[in-house]
Amino acid sequence: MIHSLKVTKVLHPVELTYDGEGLRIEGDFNAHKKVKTRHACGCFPLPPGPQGPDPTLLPIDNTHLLQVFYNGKTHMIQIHAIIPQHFDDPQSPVDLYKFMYTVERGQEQACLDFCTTVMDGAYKGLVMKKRLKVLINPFGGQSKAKEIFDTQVRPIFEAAKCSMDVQYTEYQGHAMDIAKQVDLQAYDAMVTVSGDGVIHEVINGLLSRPDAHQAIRQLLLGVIPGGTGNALSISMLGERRGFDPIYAAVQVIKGRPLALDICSVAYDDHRYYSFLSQNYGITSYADLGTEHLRWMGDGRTVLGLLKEIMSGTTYGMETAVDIAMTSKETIQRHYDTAHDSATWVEMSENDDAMTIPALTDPVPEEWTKIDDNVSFFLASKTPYLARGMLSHPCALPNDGLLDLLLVRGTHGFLKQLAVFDKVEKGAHLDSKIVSSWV
Ligand SMILES: Nc1ncnc2c1ncn2[C@@H]1O[C@H](COP(=O)(O)OP(=O)(O)OP(=O)(O)O)[C@@H](O)[C@H]1O
Repeated sequence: MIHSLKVTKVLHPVELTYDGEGLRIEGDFNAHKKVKTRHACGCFPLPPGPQGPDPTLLPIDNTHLLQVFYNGKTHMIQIHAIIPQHFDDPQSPVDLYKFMYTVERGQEQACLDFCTTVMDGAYKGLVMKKRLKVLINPFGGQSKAKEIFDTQVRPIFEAAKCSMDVQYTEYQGHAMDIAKQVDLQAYDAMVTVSGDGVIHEVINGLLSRPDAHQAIRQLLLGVIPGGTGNALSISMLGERRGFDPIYAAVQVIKGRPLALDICSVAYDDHRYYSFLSQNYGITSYADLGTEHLRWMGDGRTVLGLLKEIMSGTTYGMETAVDIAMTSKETIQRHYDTAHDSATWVEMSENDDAMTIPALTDPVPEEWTKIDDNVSFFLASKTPYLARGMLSHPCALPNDGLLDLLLVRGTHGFLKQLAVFDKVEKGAHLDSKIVSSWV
């Protein structure tokens, strides 16, 4: 069913129509003006100029509509939306727009009904006006998280009328302390503007609470890229959009929750919870060895790897792994089936995590033992290790399995370099020196 509303913009008639999928604006003569600052809006009566395309040429679809409401004081309907810069590019960057139109006297109730219809469609199955606890690490990545939040993310959250409780992390481990004590009833989501380190702290903080199971299920986690690698963000949104704070902010408002398996890692007498990768060998030393180069951004990963490969170092390890799939074809099929069915896995009510024997228990007979010198052993829940490194292309977020890459021994600089050369598109799995298991 089509719903329509006739409004005006400086006496010019404008028609709004909503068909359940998107909102179309017809007759706005300067709709191309996008929001540049948090208080601006595109409502000045200027003729269309060369500033940009007219965003109203196509309907604004439900996912891009942030707020549609009637302001009784100004007698105006306001539409807050994000609009792609290039309509024909599904990966296009998006901009924030605010449209305002005058509602004629006597049309107030029709306008209120129209707003309710559009908002119901735009937020079907989602929480409107989310209450957000925002954690910003001012020193994450290239120390731009605060600026990213103030200039790109805050305007989107405000446009969607989310409430924000913003806190800056003040020391290492602060995010964990905050997550340990956060009031679960007070917020719909906890949003990190940081890298993966702060997300790790939040997850570990939530899981160390007496009400850990409830906390990790109830408090959704929103991720705004503000770190160096932002591996979780690019694994969820792709390499380009995973570094786009505006797109990530829209996901916090309009995305659907995705369940992610958490791995338990026991080390000495402490238990950690890991959500990305577990690393041993050159990939971990490449990371540790470039800690002081964080100013380089994610380029430091490549530099660290080159240094490690050139050194030709191998690392002794004794491991036992319970392998579910060894054949590359089976692993690919497992991924394709999950990807094609694309059903959203609701978080299971069943809390039984998969358990493995304690380190002191005997290793089960059917497990595979690795007692060798390796170049690297890299298990992951997420497909991307970093931008340009699709290390585990078949990793799935909630299949209860870890994807593993293993290179035994060392194979010379050129052969190992060839593996890393192919990792950008995930083609390294075809290399003879790489074992990939699930
Ligand atoms: N105020 C602070 N002073 C010093 N360290 C901090 C502060 N706030 C947070 N940290 C620490 O900074 C570390 C790195 O943070 P973060 O994850 O945001 O960035 P990153 O490591 O550059 O990103 P990525 O993991 O994507 O490479 C975290 O382990 C966190 O404990």
